[in-house]
Amino acid sequence: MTPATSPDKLPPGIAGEWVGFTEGGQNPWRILDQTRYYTNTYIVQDGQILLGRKKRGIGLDYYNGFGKDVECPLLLCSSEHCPTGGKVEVGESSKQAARRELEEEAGITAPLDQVGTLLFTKEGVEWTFHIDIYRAEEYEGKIVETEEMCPEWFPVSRIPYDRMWESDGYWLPLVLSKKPFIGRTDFDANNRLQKWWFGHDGGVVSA
Ligand SMILES: Nc1[nH]c(=O)nc2c1ncn2[C@H]1C[C@H](O)[C@@H](COP(=O)(O)OP(=O)(O)OP(=O)(O)O)O1
Repeated sequence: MTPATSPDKLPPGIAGEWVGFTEGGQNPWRILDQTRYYTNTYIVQDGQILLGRKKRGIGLDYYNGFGKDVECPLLLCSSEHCPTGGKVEVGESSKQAARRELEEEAGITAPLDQVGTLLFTKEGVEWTFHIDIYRAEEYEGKIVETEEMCPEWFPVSRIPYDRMWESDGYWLPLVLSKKPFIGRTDFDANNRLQKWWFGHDGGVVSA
């Protein structure tokens, strides 16, 4: 088995035992103080994947999973100022946010499994996007177009990578094969990939 990448070779923000499988780019990693939390969900069913064409905001017209920012990330409040004296959870968890966003953006609910995490930075934005990536194989409800997204099914053999964020071709195959992964990408102001690193949890990646 390939050994895990040594901690000093991991990009800032990534820790743990991960086997790097692709990396590139010249610039030093961007260092940012702030992190904001997001989710991204893919439905994979009968050899097809549900993607949404984004109708507004950053990444306009790109095909993507469904998701957005976690509105009020879950915090463990242990301060003496906490109303109950400490140790309560406030806010919503990443998975709760992913479920809410799937419903708001595509009109459906689904049992979600987290498969990966992506740290994303973009020139001109002063925080790191921490994006938890989820998948599901079944869903309930009727898929609808919303103000945010226009949903569309694609065969998994014909994913439109030329109309997606540039690094998605590295990790979306791992979503399809349910292989846990982590990665980091630094993009420039024109949405071009400047630097990237991706790792999975070791072992064989099946198609
Ligand atoms: N599939 C993907 N691949 C990738 O490399 N970066 C992604 C990505 N999906 C989202 N990102 C990055 C870019 C994007 O600016 C950021 C936030 O993602 P979203 O588009 O989900 O959030 P929002 O809809 O809240 O963003 P706004 O358009 O700024 O409102 O995370």
